[in-house]
Amino acid sequence: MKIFDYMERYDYEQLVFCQDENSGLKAIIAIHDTTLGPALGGTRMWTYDSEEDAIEDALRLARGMTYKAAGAGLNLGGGKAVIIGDPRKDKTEEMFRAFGRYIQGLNGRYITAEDVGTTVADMDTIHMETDYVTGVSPAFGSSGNPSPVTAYGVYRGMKAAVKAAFGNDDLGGKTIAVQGVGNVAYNLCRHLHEEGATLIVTDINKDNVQRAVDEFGAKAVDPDDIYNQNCDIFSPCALGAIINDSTIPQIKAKVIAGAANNQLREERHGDIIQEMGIVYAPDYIINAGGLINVADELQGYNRDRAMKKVETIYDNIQKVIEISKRDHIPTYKAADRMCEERIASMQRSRSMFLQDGKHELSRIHHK
Ligand SMILES: NC(=O)C1=CN([C@@H]2O[C@H](COP(=O)(O)OP(=O)(O)OC[C@H]3O[C@@H](n4cnc5c(N)ncnc54)[C@H](O)[C@@H]3O)[C@@H](O)[C@H]2O)C=CC1
Ligand SMILES: CC(C)CC(=O)C(=O)O
Repeated sequence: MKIFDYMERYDYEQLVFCQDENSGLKAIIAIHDTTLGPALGGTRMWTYDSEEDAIEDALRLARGMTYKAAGAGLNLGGGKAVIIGDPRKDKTEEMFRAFGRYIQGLNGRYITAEDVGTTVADMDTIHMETDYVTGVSPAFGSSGNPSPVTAYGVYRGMKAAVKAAFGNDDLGGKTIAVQGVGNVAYNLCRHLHEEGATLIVTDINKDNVQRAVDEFGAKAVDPDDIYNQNCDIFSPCALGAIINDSTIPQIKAKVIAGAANNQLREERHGDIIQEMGIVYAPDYIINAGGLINVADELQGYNRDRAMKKVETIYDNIQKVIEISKRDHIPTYKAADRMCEERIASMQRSRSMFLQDGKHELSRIHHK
């Protein structure tokens, strides 16, 4: 990968490589765009096949966060971090503290939180070294684990997408195939089960599958069989790029609505599913609940205020579907358009001269 070419193509601001021999830390922090505010995005810990895969994941995820924050109406930019390693074996206090010190060194340009492979306990360890971390234990006045809130947002967004596809937003009696039943999807399945949906689940982690079978009466299938299930809704809640050339022909669902980031392998896959008449709820709009929740911490966490904002995910999915219909474009493009318009208009308003703040007159004011 030609890193600067890639960064230029999508206008990335900064890519930070963190290495600490003592703890074995190898991490990458990608900051995409800070027009709207500091870059906030979780830290993923994963066993990447190559360093290139890790860099690409960090970059793609960071860009998604720029759009996620813009779409959710937050004053935040987009960033994300990845730690190369096995979250089940390689975690140590030294590693996360070293990582926290690197974040502190960025002086607020990047704020972290949980993602796949990291937990509230890891955020607490990072918090020993920096304040630029959210999703820390509630004992610190923070919001804790964002996953249940992400799940609630996905549930609400799914209802909005179902309304567009079926005429009403009732999930009772719908069959939903859920890929990955980890932190977010476990909580999502609870909402779906409570509303009377029939669940089909898969996961590479057998314990997670069993939990969904035991608690929600879900039917379990093998990971490769989740795409071709007879279902109304396909809900990708594991990793990205799962909507691609080999999976699309298998999909029978009328709606795709799930928590996973970067669901489309390439943009053209969003065009194909639109042509097939599938209502696709763009990932970064529907899964913004966790971000909304941790972002609220920056103002002094208030759960009611955060949950009220999470409710707007329903409206945002409806808005994206309306733009898609109005402009005859796929929903992923409609979402991009909506977010890019907000960023551009905020950029324009920032060019307005203000009397206070740092500018050409600072020297005169300080005399
Ligand atoms: N945790 C959060 O608040 C947010 C999470 N997301 C995204 O949602 C997705 C899920 O996140 P979490 O639930 O937090 O992660 P998690 O790690 O708790 O759950 C992911 C689950 O997917 C399973 N999985 C991995 N590869 C699989 C495969 N090929 N087939 C089937 N199952 C597979 C894992 O075993 C795990 O149980 C990720 O893409 C994450 O980036 C997005 C926004 C916020
Ligand atoms: C809780 C969020 C900040 C996690 C995240 O990075 C995301 O929404 O993908």
